[in-house]
This record gives sequence, structure tokens and C-alpha cells, in this order.
Amino acid sequence: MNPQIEKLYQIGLKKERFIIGLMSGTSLDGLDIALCRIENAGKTTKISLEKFITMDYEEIFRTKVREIFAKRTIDQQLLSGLNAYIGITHANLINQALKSWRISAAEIDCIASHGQTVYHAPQSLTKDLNWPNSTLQIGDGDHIAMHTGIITLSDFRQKHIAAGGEGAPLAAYGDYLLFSHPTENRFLLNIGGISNFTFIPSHQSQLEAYATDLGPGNTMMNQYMKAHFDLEMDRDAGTAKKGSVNKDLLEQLLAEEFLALPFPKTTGPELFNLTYLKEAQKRSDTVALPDEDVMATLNRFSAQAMINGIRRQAAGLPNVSVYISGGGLHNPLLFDGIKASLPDCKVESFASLGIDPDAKEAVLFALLANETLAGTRSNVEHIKDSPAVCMGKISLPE
Ligand SMILES: Nc1ncnc2c1ncn2[C@@H]1O[C@H](COP(=O)(O)OP(=O)(O)OP(=O)(O)O)[C@@H](O)[C@H]1O
Ligand SMILES: CC(=O)N[C@H]1[C@@H]2OC[C@@H](O2)[C@@H](O)[C@@H]1O[C@H](C)C(=O)O
Repeated sequence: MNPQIEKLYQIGLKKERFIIGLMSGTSLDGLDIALCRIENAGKTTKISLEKFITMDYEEIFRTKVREIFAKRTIDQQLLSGLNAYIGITHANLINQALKSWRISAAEIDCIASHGQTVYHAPQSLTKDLNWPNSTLQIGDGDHIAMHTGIITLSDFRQKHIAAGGEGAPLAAYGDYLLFSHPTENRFLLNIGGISNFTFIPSHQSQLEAYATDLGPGNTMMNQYMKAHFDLEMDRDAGTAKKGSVNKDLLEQLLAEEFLALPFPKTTGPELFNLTYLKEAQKRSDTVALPDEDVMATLNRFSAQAMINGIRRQAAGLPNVSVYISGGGLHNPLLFDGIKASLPDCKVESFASLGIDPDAKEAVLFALLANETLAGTRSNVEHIKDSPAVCMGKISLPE
């Protein structure tokens, strides 16, 4: 037998695995690296986050990814180059992180790599029924395996689509296994570029768990700050706090039909971008609005899309808790706006559940890899409208 296959088999049999989860989100701030110790699989999974770091990307990385990100027409040589380059870059960042933690590659069982989403194209988003659901994450797994010497699982979303899903969100699989609760009806709200929640009904409920995207999280605010101030984000909502919400623009932003669709659903910056904003400004006659007012309105738009989504699912349910993770947790205007509008819910940082809120998505991919290596499909068959499959392609380092 190929010794690497034998090694993989032995990893699958272990009671405890050390798995590095990677997330490179749409905000392009950096690579989240979460070293997890995971015991067992399925409902008896126990996970502890041993180390976590976000390794910042260099400006050239951001600039080059932005040249193809969420764009329909791109330079194919750049796409091909970035697929390899991102794989190598991620491997180098992992090697640096391991060195700083004084942990050797031999101590790690596998890497779980999300890759970099460059285009998300489920039919529900493209409205083009001539093509199947698709999504594209790049940063090749073979390159990561070869440059780290560690078995790598990658490209998780393809299997979800092949099995009938839309490729996103995947968070429900891990959230359901780790965070279901006897009495609380839980919303795990992640505010990344796009906002999404996993709804996990209490054990007393007959409802099913699912994850859904809600609308923009930080993406439109980030895009606006980049275009108008050449900044990566509206840090601490400094700009939005100086402006006021324009009701007409807000109404037009909220008019998008995606926001009214039933759950679960998925979206991306392919829809929620500056063109979308410009159209809403034209319709509301607010093209000349000051930047601060636009930012205040975009902030409120993101908050409102999340609030409306949570209210819709939470209506009539007792004991509702909302745990917030992702970079948007650090935007005080966003967090306070959400909390103030959900007075009947407990609204807290995801940190209350014992895991760093910035590490959540990277941890979830580590857990997906753990299920692929050691789980069974019955572990993940309780997710509404999502196929019960294990995900990720396996790259061997030899
Ligand atoms: N102090 C802060 N003030 C305002 N916004 C912040 C702050 N810190 C982080 N953010 C926002 O959070 C973003 C990063 O969030 P996160 O890393 O969760 O997104 P992502 O993982 O790239 O996105 P996705 O999950 O959609 O792929 C930043 O780009 C910024 O918009
Ligand atoms: C296509 C894609 O990369 N989608 C991401 C993105 O970031 C947030 C939201 O949009 C979510 O749908 C998804 O990520 C999380 C980790 C998920 O799959 O659950």
C-alpha cells in the first residue's frame, strides 16, 4: 500500500487529531489559521482551539485577487497563476505560523483549506438556468500539501454542489454538531463579507437546523471605503458614525428580492456591490449624498438585513439566543444596532461559546475535514435542504 494512504487510514482511526483549519474570506484581510485538537467525530466531537492567528496578506496579494474577484470577465492567465500562487502563499504562511508556535509539521494530521472564493455562481444568483450551480475557490491543495509536507483536504464546496446543494453556506454542519443546546434556540450569526446565520433549534423543538446567507455583512462598506477613502474598512464605524441614515436610500437597498426569499439561500458580492449601491442611489435620487451618510446607510442596511432575517425565523420561538462572530462583531454601530433591534433575544459575542469569534469559520473547516476522515454521513444528515455528504479533496504530500 502507498505509505501515504496507510498514514491517512491511521489518521482516520485515531481518537484525537490535530487539524489546521484555514479560512481566507472575501474581505481579503488575511489567512485565518486555526490549529484544532479534535476528539472523536459526529455528535461526540470535542474540539479545542489550541492556536489561532490571522496572517496578513501583502498588498500585492489583495490587488491581484481583486482583479478577478466576483468579476465575470477576467485574465485567465492571472486566474491560473493565482490558483498556484495562493496555494504556495498559504503553505508559506502555515509554515511561518508553525515555526512561531514551535510545532513541527509532523505533529499535524492534516490541513483543511477553504481556499479563496473568486466567483460564486449558484443558479439562484446568476438566474441563468443553462449552467449548473457552481462556485470557485482557488489556492490549490496539492501545492499546500507539497510545500508543508502535510496531508491537505481542500475545495470543500464542490461536493456540496455535486450532491445537489448550492455550495454555501456550509457552516451548519459544524455548528449543529458543536453548538446545539437542550433549551436554547440558537442563531450563530457570522458577519463576514456576507452575513449568514446557522439556526440551531433546541433539543425540545421539532424544527430542523440549517444555515443561510442573509445579505451584505461588511462587503459593501469595505468596497465603499476602498473606492472613496482608499481604506480597507470603516474601522470602529468611524465614518458611518459621522453620518445619518438616508431613509429613501435604505428603502431602495432593502428592495432587492433576494432579501425576501425563503431560507436557506446563498449570495455574494456578485450581487451586493457598488453597482448595486449606485442603482439604489439613482432610484432614490441620492447620488450626491455625502460619503458619511452613504456609510451610515450601508451600515444600517447590513444590520437591517440581518435583523429581518433573524426576526423571521425567531418569531414565536422561546428562549432565543444570538451569538455573533466574524469581523463585523468589531463594528460597534453594527453590533449595537443589531442588539437594540432584538430586545427579546439574548445577543452576545460568539466568544461566550468558548471559541474565538474570529476563528470560527477556520475551525468549522477543520471540523468538516475531521468528518471526512472519521465521520459518517449520518452525522450530518439533519441539516435542512443540505446534502448529507463528507466534503473535501485529499492531497498527499509525496
Ligand atoms: N474594528 C473594526 N471596525 C469595523 N469593522 C471591522 C473591524 N474589524 C473587522 N471589521 C470588519 O470585518 C472584516 C473582516 O471580517 P471577516 O474576516 O469575518 O470576513 P471574511 O472572513 O473575509 O468574510 P467571509 O466570511 O464573508 O468570507 C473587515 O474587512 C472589516 O470590514
Ligand atoms: C461562496 C463562499 O465563499 N461563501 C462564503 C461567504 O462568506 C460568508 C458567506 O459568504 C458564506 O456563504 C460562505 O462561508 C461560510 C464559511 C459558509 O460556507 O458557511
